[in-house]
Amino acid sequence: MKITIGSDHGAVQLKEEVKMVLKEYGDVEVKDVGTFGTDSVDYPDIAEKVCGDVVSGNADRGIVLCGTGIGISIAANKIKGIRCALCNDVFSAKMSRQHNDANVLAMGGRVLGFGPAGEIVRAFVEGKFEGGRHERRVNKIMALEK
Ligand SMILES: O=C(CO)[C@H](O)[C@H](O)COP(=O)(O)O
Repeated sequence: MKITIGSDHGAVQLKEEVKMVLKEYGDVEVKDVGTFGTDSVDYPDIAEKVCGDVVSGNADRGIVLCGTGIGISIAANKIKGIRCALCNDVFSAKMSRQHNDANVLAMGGRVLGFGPAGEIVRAFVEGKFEGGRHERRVNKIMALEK
């Protein structure tokens, strides 16, 4: 699986922690689009880079991070083909895959500690879409994009 990850200045530390978790998977290839320091950047620019990889097929999934996860998830969900789930708990992350077929995970670096974030990432990476009635609903989400 290919995953593109990016954060604004509010979640640089969390991004490094998430990359450590992703390293546990031998079959996950990670691309980091920044930011790489504490200088202030604008989260919509990061969302555009990560989600661009997802919609082009260069990445299977994306992970976007900002201070709260809110702004970057709003920005990501403006991009056609993106279903970005802001998850601050493991149950939501599981459901985002099983029910919503989320292709991008958002989290907040000023919200989450390392332990919970790691479990959320694992749930997102390992979760499988259940299809069935959920497929009908996801298709309706995609129809809203037209
Ligand atoms: O969480 C965020 C958006 O939802 C941003 O990380 C946050 O707004 C950045 O704030 P500042 O420029 O004050 O560091």
